[in-house]
Amino acid sequence: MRLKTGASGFMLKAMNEFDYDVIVVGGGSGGYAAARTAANADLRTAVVEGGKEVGGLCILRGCMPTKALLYAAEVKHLAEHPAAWGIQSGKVSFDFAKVMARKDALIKEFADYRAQQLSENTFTFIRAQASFVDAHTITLSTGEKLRARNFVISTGSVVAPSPLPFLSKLDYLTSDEALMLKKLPKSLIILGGGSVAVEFAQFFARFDVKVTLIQRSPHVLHEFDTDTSEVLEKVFKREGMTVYTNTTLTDAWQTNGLKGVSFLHEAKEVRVEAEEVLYALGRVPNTKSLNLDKAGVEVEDRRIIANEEMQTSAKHIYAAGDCTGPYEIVHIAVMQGEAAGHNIAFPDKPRRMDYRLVNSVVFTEPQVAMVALTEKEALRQNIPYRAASYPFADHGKSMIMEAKDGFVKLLANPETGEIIGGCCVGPVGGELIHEIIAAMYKRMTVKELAAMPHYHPTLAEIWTYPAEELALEIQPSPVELTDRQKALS
Ligand SMILES: Cc1cc2nc3c(=O)[nH]c(=O)nc-3n(C[C@H](O)[C@H](O)[C@H](O)COP(=O)(O)OP(=O)(O)OC[C@H]3O[C@@H](n4cnc5c(N)ncnc54)[C@H](O)[C@@H]3O)c2cc1C
Ligand SMILES: NC(=O)c1ccc[n+]([C@@H]2O[C@H](COP(=O)([O-])OP(=O)(O)OC[C@H]3O[C@@H](n4cnc5c(N)ncnc54)[C@H](O)[C@@H]3O)[C@@H](O)[C@H]2O)c1
Repeated sequence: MRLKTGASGFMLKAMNEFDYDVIVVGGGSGGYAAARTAANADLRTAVVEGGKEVGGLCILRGCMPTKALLYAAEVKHLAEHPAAWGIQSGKVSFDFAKVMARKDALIKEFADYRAQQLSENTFTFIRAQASFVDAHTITLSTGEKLRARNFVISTGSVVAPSPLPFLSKLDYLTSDEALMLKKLPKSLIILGGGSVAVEFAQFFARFDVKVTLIQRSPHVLHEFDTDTSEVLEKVFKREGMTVYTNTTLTDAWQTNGLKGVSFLHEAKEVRVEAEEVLYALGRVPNTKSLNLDKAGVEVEDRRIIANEEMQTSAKHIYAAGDCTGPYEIVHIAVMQGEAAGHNIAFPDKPRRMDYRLVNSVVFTEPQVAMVALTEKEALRQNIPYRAASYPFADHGKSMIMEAKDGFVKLLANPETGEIIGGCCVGPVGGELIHEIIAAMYKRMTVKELAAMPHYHPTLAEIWTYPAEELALEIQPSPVELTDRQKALS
């Protein structure tokens, strides 16, 4: 049998001391990325996965099942509203069991593929819960102990414990249970106004559930600009949902088969009841049972503190994904996992995480998407900017599609014209934002974006309008232009 020696010249003596070069704790998106990267660098790698099912949050109970259901809701909604195109439809009926079965079949396919990737012999795949005994040793729920030179912790997140004690009077659903319902409730209260809340709200409302959404902040999706959140709130209300924002929850109860909450809203107490309540008040890092203190890994509010190389306070232990943050977004978990795996293998050529292009997509209809700076964040950080927007209601292709809600917005450096942020709330906003991610990746200016060819009639060409507007407003001085040209040459 060939023994792998590891790219960093790991010697036979050390191999006896450690079972593996790297043990990755958690086989979700971040953990798999870390293990694949470490194993590809010839490090003896093991993944320890403690879940009942293999696949991680994104595949099993996050991105993929929610998007499968939201797409079904979109198809139903279109079938029910064809009149604008001169098409009539009768009553549209549906089979909820089939909607859920399609989602389950897709998830099984994705999870089976991930299980196959994890068992492909490039690394050892172990099914057990792990916790630390000391800085180089973990104990497994099977009773075994394993030692490694390095670790990557990628144990994900769990639904946040309720910050409000009275909510324990409710048997509420979390996103996990909402994805496994056998039957639709007639009515649903959704607590929260983040991504989980709004995505489920539209799914259930479009499947004829009477939805009441209760958000603490002045608007849903509070990390987006107010103009963006307002578009979604307007659409939600038009589709029959009741949306309360700026609220303070005060009590909860469960009587006669109904679940209720009361809250303060506009200085009055409001009471609402429904068949079910969906709790969507956030998630917290899943680190509680890891005994991280025994490994010397520092945490802050359960979140593993890691530097930009994904290295924790214990220098040989790295972290990736939701357990460390600062974002709970799957492509970031993957990038962090890759950085952790790379940095263990090649400590002299470290890869650093760069969140300049942080982006986020919410898969409602209209989709809500952003990259880098919002106006809110620019103002908070005192970053000078110029912004311009253009509405989908005045754009050829979206008018053809009757997709007239929302707008695109660009933020630019007021002196150089470099694009520093983008937002799209509108049809396929999650796809459209990628043009701005690409432009920002290459540090393009609004002038360059406006000059780029765009096919007509497409949704994408809508970006040229705010780009042109900003390009006219921002005229870099000749000196700045020369400098830029020098830098490019
Ligand atoms: C409803 C919902 C929808 C979402 N939709 C999106 C979306 O559309 N787009 C997006 O980018 N993000 C979305 N997210 C967020 C995204 O799913 C997460 O950011 C991402 O999956 C986190 O990956 P991870 O590898 O950090 O954690 P996970 O995928 O959760 O992996 C952690 C793994 O560690 C294992 N584990 C935990 N503790 C131990 C232990 N002690 N020993 C061994 N194994 C352990 C777990 O079993 C799990 O498999 C959504 C989240 C939710 C809840
Ligand atoms: N499309 C996506 O990328 C997607 C989809 C779903 C989830 N996610 C990820 O999953 C994570 C969890 O999502 P989430 O929506 O559960 O959490 P979140 O933290 O994004 O949102 C929680 C919301 O609840 C509100 N809230 C908190 N306490 C409240 C109270 N007492 N009363 C009323 N409202 C209150 C907050 O203002 C916030 O808007 C997020 O970080 C997100 O990145 C991503």
